[in-house]
Amino acid sequence: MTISIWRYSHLALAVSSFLLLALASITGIILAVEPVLQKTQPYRAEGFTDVTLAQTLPVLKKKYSELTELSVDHNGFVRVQGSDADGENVDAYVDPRTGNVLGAFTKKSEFFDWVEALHRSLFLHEAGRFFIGLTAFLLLLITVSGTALIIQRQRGIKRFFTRIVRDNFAQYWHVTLGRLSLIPILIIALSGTYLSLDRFELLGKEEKISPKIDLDAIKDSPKRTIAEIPVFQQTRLADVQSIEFPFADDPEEFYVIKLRDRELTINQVTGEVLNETPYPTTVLLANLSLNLHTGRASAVWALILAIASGNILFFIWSGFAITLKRRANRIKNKYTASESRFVILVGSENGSTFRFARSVQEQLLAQGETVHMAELNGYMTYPKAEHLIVLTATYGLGDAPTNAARFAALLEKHPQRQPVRYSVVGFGSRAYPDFCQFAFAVNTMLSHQSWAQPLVDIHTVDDKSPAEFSLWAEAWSQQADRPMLLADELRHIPTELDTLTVTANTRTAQPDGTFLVRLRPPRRQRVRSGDLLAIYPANDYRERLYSIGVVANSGSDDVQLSVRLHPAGLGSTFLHELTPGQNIRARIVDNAHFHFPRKAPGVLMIANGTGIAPFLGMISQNKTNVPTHLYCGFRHSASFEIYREMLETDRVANKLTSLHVAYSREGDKQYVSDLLTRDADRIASLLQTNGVVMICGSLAMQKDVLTLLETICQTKLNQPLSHYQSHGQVLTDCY
Ligand SMILES: Cc1cc2nc3c(=O)[nH]c(=O)nc-3n(C[C@H](O)[C@H](O)[C@H](O)COP(=O)(O)O)c2cc1C
Repeated sequence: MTISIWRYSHLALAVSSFLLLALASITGIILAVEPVLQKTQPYRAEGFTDVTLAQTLPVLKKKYSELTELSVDHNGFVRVQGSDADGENVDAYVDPRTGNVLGAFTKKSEFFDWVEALHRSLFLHEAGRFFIGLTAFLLLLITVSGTALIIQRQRGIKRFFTRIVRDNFAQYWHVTLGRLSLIPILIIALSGTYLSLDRFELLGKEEKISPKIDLDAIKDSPKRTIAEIPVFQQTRLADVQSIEFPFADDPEEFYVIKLRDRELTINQVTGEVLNETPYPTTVLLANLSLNLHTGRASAVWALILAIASGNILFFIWSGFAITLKRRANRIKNKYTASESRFVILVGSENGSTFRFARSVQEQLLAQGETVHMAELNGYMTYPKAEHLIVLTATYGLGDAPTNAARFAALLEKHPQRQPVRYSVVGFGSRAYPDFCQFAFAVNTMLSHQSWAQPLVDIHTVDDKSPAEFSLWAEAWSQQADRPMLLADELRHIPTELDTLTVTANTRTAQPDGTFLVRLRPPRRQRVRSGDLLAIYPANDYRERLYSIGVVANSGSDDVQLSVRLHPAGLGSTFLHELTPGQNIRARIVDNAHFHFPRKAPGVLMIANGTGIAPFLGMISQNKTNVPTHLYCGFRHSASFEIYREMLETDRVANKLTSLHVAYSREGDKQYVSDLLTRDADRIASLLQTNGVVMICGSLAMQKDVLTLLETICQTKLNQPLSHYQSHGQVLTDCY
């Protein structure tokens, strides 16, 4: 609940300010260049910070016949206005120790003036200043709500800087850069807001400093030279903003010295301090805000401000990208859970089951019914529900998809108070031994609830088959006595596919029929080893997923699949027939949980058969030589031949630290788990030192390996395996 309040505030604030924020950021970046350019000018004299007024003023007085004003800017450039020994007007930067001119005073360039006016007021005077001030304040609120979101996401302030789980590019960098630029952006927003409040005098009216001096009490003795005046001896030029010189030698004409924190009036004859007025806090804060907001006092800070402003532009883009992605995947409901007669619950890992659920929802809505759709993990009490329709996939070894894992517990916790008729449709694949097992489990659980009455028997859908789904639709429609047709879109392949070009296909007749296919994705497509390639071999609804290894090929990154040819296999026969130059339409599925870890002291990869595919890519891209060990199992040594050369090259290049291969039908007849048992100590010490274990291959192998890892963790590390799984140290992608 709270997360959505922060998220909505963050989004609402961003939406309401993004145009002005983008404009302020772009102009801010340009303006940050100015102080950096200024600092490169040769007008700052050496040893400037050590010079006192008692040292510099006599020199300047001697060099110039008349001095009206001296000022020191934020770059430490000393500017003198007056006339020289020949009576010529002078307005120049000088060396305070010698009085020599270092260069003529130059005004700020017209371009920067123009950008500054746009940045401050949009050329709209007071109205523009108000909007810019408001934008700074909104940026402050965006920063606060963003910080709250990061704290919630990381589960606590203490974990603020811990590793970020990577979902996708926009989300990952939004949070990572958000954390890094938090302080500079907070300072930009705070100082900008302060300057606006000050400008509109909302913090109190600024009193003009007018020193009160008793002219009758002014003394003309004892006479002191400038060098003898104590206040001049104690004041460093670096602390001065400006000095107004007396017009004449009369003791009633004074020096007016503006320091960084106060103003002094000084008797020019005696050196007595006639008045000292500290600036009000508002003026000091306004000055500090200006320094912080513009970076005028430090080139390094100006550069940080420019980078932070660039980050704001990135946040605008990535924030919208995240929102659009979230909305695309979002379940859209017209009716709430508590007011709906029909409730549809979905269990899905890769999203295809949602397409079926949406078509059911749309038809019921079109019939004027109140319908609510949710994930199985969102199960609760539905006070008005009469029908419950569950559509769920099965994963792992007959397990629940991630968004359904908590359903069993929730079902016990929230019994319905009125009778509800239910129907379960299982989505699965007959290629797995536990076909639709989770759907059967859900059906059994429901049958044990006193309030639940079956409407139609459980139906299963193999491989997203529209024909099998329509069998359920017909049965349900008869029992519920209302129409339920199969939506047309379920018969076709998804839109938005990419075109990939085949660059190589080994098609070698290995004894086990394994071959390697390489495809070149479009340039703009971001793909990483461990992602999945979804192909549609029969140009219909049937989808086949393959693990991707990304390998370099003549300057480009190719997608490499390792495939085993099944004589009647839809996907493998299709891929086997591909020839270089041919194009195919496919979808790259971001499989973020199975990417090579960003920061790990070591990685241990475990594969059998074609499960080696993503690891081939990860190893070949291990440019920083993270210690990486590969354990893989095959039936025959011949099956390993197509990978041998690639892995040997990687080993020589130090991308692969060690290679261990087991053959189950030859020699010692070993399985990969035998090699792991032998190297149990290495696995234990890897896990103990935050290393990562990655497993890819058959589910049967995964089951064996996880059992073995559980024993290693319990006996050698005194921790359950789940401890390392929950810390992202054991990653699996098996099929
Ligand atoms: C890694 C993996 C494991 C799977 N395990 C099973 C399984 O044990 N039993 C089954 O019937 N289907 C299994 N399937 C097939 C999916 O349940 C099926 O493709 C489903 O339509 C996917 O739906 P979704 O896209 O909504 O997640 C598995 C699929 C994958 C990729």
